[in-house]
Amino acid sequence: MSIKVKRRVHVAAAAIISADQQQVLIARRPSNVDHGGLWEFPGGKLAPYETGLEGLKRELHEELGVEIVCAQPLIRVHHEYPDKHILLDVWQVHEFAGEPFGREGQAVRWVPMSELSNYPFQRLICRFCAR
Ligand SMILES: Nc1nc2c([nH]c(=O)n2[C@H]2C[C@H](O)[C@@H](COP(=O)(O)OP(=O)(O)OP(=O)(O)O)O2)c(=O)[nH]1
Ligand SMILES: [Mg+2]
Repeated sequence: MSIKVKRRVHVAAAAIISADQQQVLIARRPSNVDHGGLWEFPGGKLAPYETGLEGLKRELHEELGVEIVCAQPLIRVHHEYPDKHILLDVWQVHEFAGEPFGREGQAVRWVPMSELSNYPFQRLICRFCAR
């Protein structure tokens, strides 16, 4: 009998809110990665030496080319995938510098909050959006 220990993955993601407070920025995962083609809140895995906010700052710089000016923790979600356990810390980013664009070739879109449910999201975020 073999016991499979799931990987634990700590992820930080951002709900980036537009200046008029009406829209949130989402990105579509490239087709060649896990959950490819689904929409997500930008972010990624924390390095072992990083705090959540440090990791989020690095990820938003790498993925969108923006620098966080002001952010606060919004919600923590756990989710079991078949092969891993994800701990996702979602931050609300109220203020940032720079113009976001998909630095890794991913589609990026500002979406009215009320329309988020029209986008196929990764499992975790479906829960976050209470769909
Ligand atoms: N960023 C992000 N990740 C999410 C969301 N929902 C969700 O289940 N995840 C999962 C998918 C992945 O297993 C993990 C984050 O992976 P990632 O692919 O963004 O990590 P990363 O940016 O560090 O990319 P890489 O270095 O592994 O290429 O969290 C979400 O809304 N945003
Ligand atoms: Mg990522």
